[in-house]
Amino acid sequence: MAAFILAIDQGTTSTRAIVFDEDYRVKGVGKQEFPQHFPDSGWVEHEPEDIWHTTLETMQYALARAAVSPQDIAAIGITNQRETTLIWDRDTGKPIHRAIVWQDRRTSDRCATLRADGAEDMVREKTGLLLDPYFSGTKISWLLDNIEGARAAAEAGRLAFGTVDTFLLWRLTGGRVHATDATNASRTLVYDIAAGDWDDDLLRLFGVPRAILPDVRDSAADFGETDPDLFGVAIPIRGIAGDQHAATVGQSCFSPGMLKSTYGTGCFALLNTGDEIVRSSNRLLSTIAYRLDGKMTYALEGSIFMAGATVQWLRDGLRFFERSDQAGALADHADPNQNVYLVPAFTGLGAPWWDAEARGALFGMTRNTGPAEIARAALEAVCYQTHDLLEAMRRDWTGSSETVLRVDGGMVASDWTMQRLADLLNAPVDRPLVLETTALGAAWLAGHKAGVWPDMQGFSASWKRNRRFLPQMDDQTRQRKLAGWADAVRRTLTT
Ligand SMILES: Nc1ncnc2c1ncn2[C@@H]1O[C@H](COP(=O)(O)OP(=O)(O)O)[C@@H](O)[C@H]1O
Ligand SMILES: O=P(O)(O)OC[C@H](O)CO
Repeated sequence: MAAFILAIDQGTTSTRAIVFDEDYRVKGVGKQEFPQHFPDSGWVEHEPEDIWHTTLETMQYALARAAVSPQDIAAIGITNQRETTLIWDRDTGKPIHRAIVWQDRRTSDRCATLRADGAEDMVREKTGLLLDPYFSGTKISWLLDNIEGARAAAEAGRLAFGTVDTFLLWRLTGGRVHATDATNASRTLVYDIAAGDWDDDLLRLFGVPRAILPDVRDSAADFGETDPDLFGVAIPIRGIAGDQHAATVGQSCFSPGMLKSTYGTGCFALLNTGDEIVRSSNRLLSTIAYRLDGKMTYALEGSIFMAGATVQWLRDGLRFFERSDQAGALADHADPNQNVYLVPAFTGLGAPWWDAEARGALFGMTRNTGPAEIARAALEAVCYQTHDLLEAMRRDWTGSSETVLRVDGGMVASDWTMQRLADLLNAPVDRPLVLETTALGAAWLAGHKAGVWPDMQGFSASWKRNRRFLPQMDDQTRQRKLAGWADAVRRTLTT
């Protein structure tokens, strides 16, 4: 009987496919990293064919590892790096350009012009987002304005736009389905999160023709079937959600006040705010947590651009160690008397600062400063930034909230970082047993829709903790460190 679920997790630095059994156990994993392209300062691109072939290969690998045949997959769930923008030809399926990645800052001048023209209030009101190059809106117009003939072809209905989920869905269904889910749509800057529809004023503002947009569905919905030529059978695709939204689901943050923070390339904290769109006074984002049975659940989001990516920089740029899992041990050797701070604004600063022009800075170095102190500063920066996000959330959210933070993502494998996080937040941090929470969330959306997995309550009951990190730092040290961080950020900001 077909009882396995396959989740595709197409992330910023790697593509993963995971086969889960009926009891949410991981039966097989395929993972492939792929190249990042930096064609200009602040530009970040992905080759669409890398996204596609790593997806197919990791799916095949995961099936082989699980010893499961494609006909035993009841449904596929897709989760993806968000905002990353692709446009392709509907006839050939060929992208008109590389994917412009969420970290890409090329449209920062365009955003500044729109802000100067007074467009931000309308954008905030309708989308819950800010006028920042992070989101898809200005990336779409950049592609239409910079690729010869693209705008005319788009207006004539010959081109299709999609975030990564939509591109993969198009390819997996053999070009039959052009759709996305509400969470991915909510990151485009052209989707009204209250009305639950693409918005004509926003489309006009960003110069996006309606003809290129996908159909928007629930996060657990019928997204068609895979082309039988790919796996020999047509496999139903029944779930789609942006990766941070899928992690919220995978962490069972289904009640208002529940909070998760995911540490992958970047770090993203989402607080479930139920059916209420909470408008932040602290420059957090309002977003759609998930849409099920036509009903929207919203979230407040804090987005940090560099988390695990800072560890990669220590590894590949500074060559401090060979493997990411050596970062914690190096940081542990740092001299406790040195107060070194790294503000990792390599691609600007995200929430709550939103300074696209800021660049990374190190403060407090002496002649004794070495790799250990810099590694500690890098890992602590992720913790300080989480602290800033949660403080902003506390100010925005008046409802009751959990005092425990649920964490996931590649970086939470670091015990050192999780302990420091609990210390600097002065709150417990829970690491779940299944660290592939993002994939699990996408799998639940698909598995539930396919009737194989239980409802929310049943799924929540299965959430298990691997370890709770309790704060151990004394108050005076914590306050001194937080003040030093606040000072370092102040000196880095450009506005
Ligand atoms: N033990 C570890 N300590 C610190 N960072 C780690 C560790 N293991 C992985 N990472 C970091 O986590 C990131 C990978 O997390 P992942 O969730 O796979 O990211 P993404 O989905 O964004 O590609 C990498 O940037 C890596 O440097
Ligand atoms: O690839 P990740 O896991 O760092 O996630 C990227 C985010 O979705 C960008 O908004």
